[in-house]
Amino acid sequence: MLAAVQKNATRGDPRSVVKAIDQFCRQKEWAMNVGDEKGCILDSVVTEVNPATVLELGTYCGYSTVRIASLLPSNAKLITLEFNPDYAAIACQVIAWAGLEDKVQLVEGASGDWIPKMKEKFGIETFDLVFLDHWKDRYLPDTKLMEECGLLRKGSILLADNVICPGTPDYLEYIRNSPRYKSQYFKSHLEYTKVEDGLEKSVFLG
Ligand SMILES: O=C(NC/C=C/[C@H]1O[C@@H](n2cnc3cncnc32)[C@H](O)[C@@H]1O)c1cc([N+](=O)[O-])cc(O)c1O
Ligand SMILES: [Mg+2]
Repeated sequence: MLAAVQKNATRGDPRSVVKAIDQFCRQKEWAMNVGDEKGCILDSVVTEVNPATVLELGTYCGYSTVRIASLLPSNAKLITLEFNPDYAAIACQVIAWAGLEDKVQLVEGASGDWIPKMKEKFGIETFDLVFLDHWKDRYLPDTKLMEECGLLRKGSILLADNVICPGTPDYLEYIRNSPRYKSQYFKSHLEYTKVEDGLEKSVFLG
């Protein structure tokens, strides 16, 4: 995938990096990027929220990191957590190829360890937008952890990938029934396939 980016994408052009990855995953080898169809929904939410602070859980190869960071205002900050060192190394190069290293802080480590350190380590008070795309059984515990650590403010947006496939039943049940969130489901398809999947957008009500 990285070779495809370096071969087919233009340095400093995030859209060409996104296109190169999507082409590679359609033609050569499927990979669990949010993909082009759900990626458009992600783009519209990022544009609508226009966040100053973004947290991404699960960088993987940096595809959604590049999509999000390319839409952020100049002073905005995107922190992305990835605990697999191999994926982190690839993502770092993908983000650099897109020329977005100044907007992105890639942190190698586990969300459960790093969420409690966001204030002290990065001077982050609250996140305007959180993109959840890591292990599906971590969505709920990490959401509760972000609540406990005071990282969400009235109006913070959680956007969760894969709420249908592979599915995040405990997270969906919690977020859709909690009086502290207002949720909306964006129906789409699993990346590069015709299988149904979707994104759940939830506003924290405080
Ligand atoms: O399983 C999926 N995603 C899990 C993604 C996991 C990524 O997040 C990291 N991670 C996990 N917990 C972490 C905690 N802290 C930091 N990084 C973490 C993992 O090292 C990996 O890079 C998935 C699967 C399908 N699928 O069709 O099967 C489709 C998708 O869109 C998916 O996102
Ligand atoms: Mg996903």
